[in-house]
Amino acid sequence: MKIQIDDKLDPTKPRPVKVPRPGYAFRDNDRIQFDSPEFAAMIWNKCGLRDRWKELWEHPKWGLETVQGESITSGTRNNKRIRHAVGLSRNIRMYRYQQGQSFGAHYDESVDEKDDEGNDVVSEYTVLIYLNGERDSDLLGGETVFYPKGKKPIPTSGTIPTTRGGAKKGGGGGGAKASGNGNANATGTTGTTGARDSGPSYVLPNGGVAVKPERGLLLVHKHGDECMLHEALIVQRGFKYVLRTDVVYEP
Ligand SMILES: O=C(O)CCC(=O)C(=O)O
Ligand SMILES: [Fe+2]
Repeated sequence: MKIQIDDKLDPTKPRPVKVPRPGYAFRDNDRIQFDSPEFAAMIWNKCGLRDRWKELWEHPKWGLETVQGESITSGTRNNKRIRHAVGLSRNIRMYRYQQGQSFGAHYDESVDEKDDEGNDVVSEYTVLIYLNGERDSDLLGGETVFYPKGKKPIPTSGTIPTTRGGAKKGGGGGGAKASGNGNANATGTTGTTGARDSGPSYVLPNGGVAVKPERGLLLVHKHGDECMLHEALIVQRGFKYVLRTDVVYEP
């Protein structure tokens, strides 16, 4: 099923704060989409993602990879079959967020598609590659925020704050604490204190785990039934560029 987009909402007006039903999301970012198995294969094979995936997700002892559709989060991995990713989805999306633009809270859905040989595959993880960040551009804001169960986005008005990291109505990132662990994986962040600028992820006062865009930083999260509620906060200044694809598996 496709995500239904409501592009008509005005980003300068308060956004809906209700936790969305799966399949629905507000967003007003600019975006292009193209199908390119070559581009997908290039990122998977040549940018080191395939090797990292094998190392982290498919390791026989401590890999996080799913077994027959279920995440291995506890218990023994003995006698469990590690599933191997086929690669990246050919469905490449490029986002540009301008000042004031955002992608409201939503869940990413798993999608059935075909690989190069026409075999059925299913997407299981979202891959986001940030193409710029605050260090190498004018960007301020635009964090991707993940909400653990029971935590919700806070209301935002779209107001652009004047002070960096200060209290603000829009964006919801004010007064954020950093995890300081340099781990862009939302599930790996435990909420220790630190400055907003000390790492790519930190915990917001509302319990959301924010990942700050950084050029070349790759963020992966499970989608489909196990997707965490997440959103991209309002860009407060400059532009945010992101590339999106998915990791696909045999069904
Ligand atoms: O742009 C972002 O930070 C998040 C994008 C996103 O959630 C999506 O593509 O589903
Ligand atoms: Fe998403």
